[in-house]
Amino acid sequence: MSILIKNGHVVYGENFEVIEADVLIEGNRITKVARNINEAADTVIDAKGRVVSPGFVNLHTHSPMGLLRGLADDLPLMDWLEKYIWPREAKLTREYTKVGAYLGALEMIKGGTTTFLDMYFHMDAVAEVTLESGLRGYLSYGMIDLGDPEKTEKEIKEALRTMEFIDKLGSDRVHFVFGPHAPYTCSIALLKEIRRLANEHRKLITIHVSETMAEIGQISERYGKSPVVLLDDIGFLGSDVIMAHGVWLEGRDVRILARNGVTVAHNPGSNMKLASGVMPLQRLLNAGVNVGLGTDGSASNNNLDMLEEMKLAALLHKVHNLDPTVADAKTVFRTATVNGARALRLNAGVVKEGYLADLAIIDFNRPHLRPMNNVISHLVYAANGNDVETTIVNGKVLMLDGEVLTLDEERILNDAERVIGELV
Ligand SMILES: CSC[C@H]1O[C@@H](n2cnc3c(O)ncnc32)[C@H](O)[C@@H]1O
Ligand SMILES: [Zn+2]
Repeated sequence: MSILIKNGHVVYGENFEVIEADVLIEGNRITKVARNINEAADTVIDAKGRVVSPGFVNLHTHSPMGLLRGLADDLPLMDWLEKYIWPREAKLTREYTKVGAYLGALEMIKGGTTTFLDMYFHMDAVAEVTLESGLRGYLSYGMIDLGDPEKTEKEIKEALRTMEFIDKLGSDRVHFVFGPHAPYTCSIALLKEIRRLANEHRKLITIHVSETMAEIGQISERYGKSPVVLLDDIGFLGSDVIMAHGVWLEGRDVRILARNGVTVAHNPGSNMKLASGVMPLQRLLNAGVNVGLGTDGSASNNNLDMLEEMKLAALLHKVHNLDPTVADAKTVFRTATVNGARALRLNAGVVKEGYLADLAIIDFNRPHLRPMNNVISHLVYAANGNDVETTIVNGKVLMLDGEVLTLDEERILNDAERVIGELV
């Protein structure tokens, strides 16, 4: 199958140069970007007045948590988790989680997200939804053993069951990732075993690390070191690790992350809402650490809008540093696209010949996106998810002119409403 996108303003190449061009997609790849492509194609999309952008890579989320949106706001992380979120999650059956996953997938497609890295429960159900939706999903079952050896074994079993389920799907879009929740909820034994299993099965690992000051205090009390030093000491870190948050980092931690090639997934919306703190973006980038962008779950953000998240990232670091030159638009745009793809070892995040055809077409025929003086600036500072008109993943159109083609929008919204009525 082929798709020809005509007359767009294309965010082209690794440096995001904006050119007026057509884009030809054959199979799941971008094969040609040039003016006036005349080849015949199965689908032709007119992108006049539109911007053809790399699709967004949400490098940290909990996609089914949209179900819990608005049920517990204005709280610090540990109160939020322990008093409100975990008791509700304890009631989440596979069916409920699947409804949440549909809601999350729908929201992501509508906002131009093409790839997401997820951590949650019932991930076999999330995998089914991901497959059906057409999205590219990196899915981890979130493990928590709280130092109980019986739980350690159970959690590893469930992770391996999920891995087998996802691997058996044989999809080039749906991948299993190991997901120990955090150093404060996982034992050293669990973390070491995950490192071993990730090496054995050649899988990525994702984990929450150094999110709050409370975590730093807890880990320092328990182990006498920072979470990053702890993970380094047990040989957990590597270029296959995507660490969510990384808010509270000393100079030594940053050097360790750089030395090990760890990626950090930045979640500015969640970090601000839970008042967790400000990730040292500049220090990480200057040290050569790969930084991607994530929304975290919809119960701490409270949406999955990567365009909005870019603006939050840019503004947060400017005001924190009292320096408007920090976190410029291109740097932030890179975190939301190519850096996320790099972390997942994915040849995506760039609109260029040979890259995977994961694209978002954004309608710029709107007052808040005119005049088109600076496309990247508009994407970061002026646009939001509602401006996305068409989403393409792996060479397949998931949303065309605002209509999601792979999922039943009305059914998903009704199911979410019904399920939450049963849950709370
Ligand atoms: C074990 S599945 C994932 C687990 O993580 C919880 N969660 C959501 N957001 C955060 C966050 O910012 N820090 C730590 N944990 C978080 C989610 O509710 C699930 O229980
Ligand atoms: Zn999280």
